[in-house]
Amino acid sequence: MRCIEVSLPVPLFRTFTYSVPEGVAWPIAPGSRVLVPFRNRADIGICLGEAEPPEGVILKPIKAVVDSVPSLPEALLHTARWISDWYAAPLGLTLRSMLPTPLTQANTPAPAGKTQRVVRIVTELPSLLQREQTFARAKQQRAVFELLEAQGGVAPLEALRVQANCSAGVFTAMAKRGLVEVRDEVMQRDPFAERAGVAPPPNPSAAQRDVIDAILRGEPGQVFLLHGITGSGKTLVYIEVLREVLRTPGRSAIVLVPEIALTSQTVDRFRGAFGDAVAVLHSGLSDGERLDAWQSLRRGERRIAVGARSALFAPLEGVGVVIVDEEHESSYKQSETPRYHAREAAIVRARAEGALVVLGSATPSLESWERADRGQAIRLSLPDRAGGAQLPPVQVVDMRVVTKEAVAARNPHAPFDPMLSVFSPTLLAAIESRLHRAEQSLLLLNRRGFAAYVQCHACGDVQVCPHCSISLTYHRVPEALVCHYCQYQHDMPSVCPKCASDKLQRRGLGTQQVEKLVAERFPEARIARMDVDTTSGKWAHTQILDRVGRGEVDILLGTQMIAKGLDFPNVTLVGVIDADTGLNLPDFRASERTFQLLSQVAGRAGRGPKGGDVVVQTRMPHAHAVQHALTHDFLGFVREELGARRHPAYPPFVHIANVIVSGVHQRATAAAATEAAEWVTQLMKRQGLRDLVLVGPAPCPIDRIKDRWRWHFLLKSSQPKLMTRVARYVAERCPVPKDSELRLVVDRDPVSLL
Ligand SMILES: Nc1ncnc2c1ncn2[C@@H]1O[C@H](COP(=O)(O)OP(=O)(O)OP(=O)(O)O)[C@@H](O)[C@H]1O
Ligand SMILES: [Zn+2]
Repeated sequence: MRCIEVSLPVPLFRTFTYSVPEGVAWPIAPGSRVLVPFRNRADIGICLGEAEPPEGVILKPIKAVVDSVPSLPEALLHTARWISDWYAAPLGLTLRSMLPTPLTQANTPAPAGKTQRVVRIVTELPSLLQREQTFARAKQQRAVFELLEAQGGVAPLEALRVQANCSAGVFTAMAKRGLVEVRDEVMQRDPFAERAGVAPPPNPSAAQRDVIDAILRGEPGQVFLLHGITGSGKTLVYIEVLREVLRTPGRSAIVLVPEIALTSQTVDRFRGAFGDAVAVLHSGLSDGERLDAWQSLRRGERRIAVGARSALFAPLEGVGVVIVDEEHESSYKQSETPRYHAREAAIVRARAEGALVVLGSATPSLESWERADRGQAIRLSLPDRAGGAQLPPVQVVDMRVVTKEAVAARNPHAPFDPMLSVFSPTLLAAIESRLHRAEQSLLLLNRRGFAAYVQCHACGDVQVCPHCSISLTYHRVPEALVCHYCQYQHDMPSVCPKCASDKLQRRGLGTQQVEKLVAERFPEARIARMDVDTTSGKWAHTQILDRVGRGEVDILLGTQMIAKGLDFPNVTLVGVIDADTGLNLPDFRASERTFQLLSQVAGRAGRGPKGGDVVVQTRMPHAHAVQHALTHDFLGFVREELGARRHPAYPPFVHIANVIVSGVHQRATAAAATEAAEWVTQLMKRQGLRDLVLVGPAPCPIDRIKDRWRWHFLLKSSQPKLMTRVARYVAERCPVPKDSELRLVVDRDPVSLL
């Protein structure tokens, strides 16, 4: 009897054996999709290879082999097995996440684009002055306009009408005035297909050439860590390496970027260099478009896959090089099963393919830095900016002093001007001079909304989410209190729900408030805000960035989104409104994240011949993350931060797994977490696992999200193999009551402990 081992997309750590009836072509290549009977229905599984017929068991036969060419090439199967092992994720779920959705469904519906009536802004009104002139007394039009803007400039008409609570006539009136257009659109078209590529600079510099040559001399599977400062021209290095590798017929390449919409400039350069050989895999693709892109890669019609995390699973054969740009970005870690880190999985896939790996960043992760220290990656560096540009000087402003001076100088009878505690005179003067010279400014505040929380001045009560242990953020447009974890919303109360006082205060600064202050101060400035709230439209990011590129924006204000890879020569000022937002988070990476964010955003200034300046406002000027960012001193930061990770040991010196137990009932969750931790402790004793440390259990820093209480404990070990065994053992066997609603999750190499 002929049998095969099949992996099915179920949350079980096992595979299944099926028989193969006569008449089915034999052998069936591993990686092929097969249709099999499973739990009274037909399901798509992946053939892993031939299996021994088990004794005394009657096997069910497969129904069909779906693929003529295996959907998953050998190297991807290998990568899937590694992910499944390392991250303790069931193999079937891992394999499923590698394929486009339509290929994982037994009866594939043909996905088609739907048309929909949409409203789109056609005339931007970025300055306050323009708005006031345009709308004058047309309040409703202004509200609709701002609502639309907050959604990235385009929204389905009906949804917008309901939200704005207005008649469709308002849209018609606005369309007549040329402010918006109303039309039927296929919602999911692929704007990347329409974008023109951008030609890369013609010739690498000597420094770039050296790096390119060093990479091309690498043995198959060699990992390079390219530490190139901001603006050093890493993109051109990637492009030249690809060009060389792709000269060999049959070779292909993968380029990973943190998020396509935020890195459209980089993507445009790859398209400029390689044109149609590039398949851009982005989250805006419809199922059908994604499938098309996937198939063109599988057939070898396109040889370069560019995309975020999951582009690592591009079904290419003969991969010769894998690039991981901005390798320090935490978005490379997937936050649900399989919880893989694309950088680590990239290295595994590249080894299986005999491909080169280039991890690039101006602020490499400590994990990668230490990998090079251990000799498992070759460090290369680009210590200077390309084209003769210089790193901008960074000026630090101690906001404690600024506030004190403002309070002292204040007229005691005048109301306190919030501007004074948000903007230092230094930063205001810097922005003003940019406006005079028609240069652009970037302002970073890593907190969206208007005010971080609302507190009653009388009783001190803070408005919190009823479903999460998180205070609600006040949003002004549209006005609401919003939970940033579960999106719960309710109206801003007029009095304190607890003591009925009407002294509700909005505290903690958010981007909406900064936008308002900047607009009031510089009414003629064209301002764009970029944060989650202005970019809910799939292409909003790209649209905003394109406007900046065309010089239609004077001040771009935003959260960490604006810190990523942007390359605008006319940006001569970067202002950090508050450097401290992430410093005090209860996470061992808080300093590293802050250093990266500050260095990256500072690196957006002075990339052109006009040079640039950076102003960093902080109340913690002595924090080492801030100090080292001021001097662009990555090495100094690394030395100090690595020292701090030794005792108590944290990555990169030890492997960790975060075991999270969650449930609806607080007590049952705590009990289950305690029991699970006790179970692991017993296991450690029984097996004499000395190189394993358990820390906890304790409530998670955010101990309730979406109505679920959360507890966790950490496992630490310096031995990766031991960690693999234990993580799997815990994920599979830990005695959380199976039929209850309690859930246990093992997050190995977590990027966040919140
Ligand atoms: N050899 C070169 N000659 C002239 N200009 C160059 C050269 N190489 C790169 N550049 C230009 O330098 C600028 C910065 O390059 P790039 O965006 O690749 O930097 P980067 O290293 O990715 O920086 P970051 O980490 O800040 O994103 C770009 O405008 C690019 O066109
Ligand atoms: Zn919530």
